[in-house]
Amino acid sequence: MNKEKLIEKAKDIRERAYVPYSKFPVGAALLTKSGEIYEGVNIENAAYPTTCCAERVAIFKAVADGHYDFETLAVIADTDRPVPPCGSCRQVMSEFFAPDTPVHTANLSGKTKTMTMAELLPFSFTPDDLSKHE
Ligand SMILES: O=c1ccn([C@H]2C[C@H](O)[C@@H](CO)O2)c(=O)[nH]1
Ligand SMILES: [Zn+2]
Repeated sequence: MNKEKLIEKAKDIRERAYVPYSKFPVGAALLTKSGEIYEGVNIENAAYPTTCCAERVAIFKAVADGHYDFETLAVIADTDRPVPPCGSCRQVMSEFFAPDTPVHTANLSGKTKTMTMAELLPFSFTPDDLSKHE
């Protein structure tokens, strides 16, 4: 599964976003180390902060199915620049993604930007930081 195909998956699933409030659909596609693809869309709520982003929906679906190791994630929205994942999603990604895991961001005009997990969230709080309290 190359970068373009994963972005295409994210673009297709984006149609399923539940976005009655923002009208801002986002799609994500996550490739597991074992080759499965998990797709996610943003799911909003009348209680706005309860909304979950497309990236986290994809990751949570995969984790609930027993996948913890990931190759890469692609995310797409109708933005001027490739859509930057929000801070909450970066933190959730950092729980599961190795620092060198590539994250492909894209927009509908075909612009893409690939960043590693470490570039997206440097000096992140990790499970290792809890180890002193075990
Ligand atoms: O990377 C992003 C940025 C935003 N959103 C969602 C959250 C909300 O539903 C809407 C507007 O912020 O877009 C995502 O799903 N992923
Ligand atoms: Zn987010």
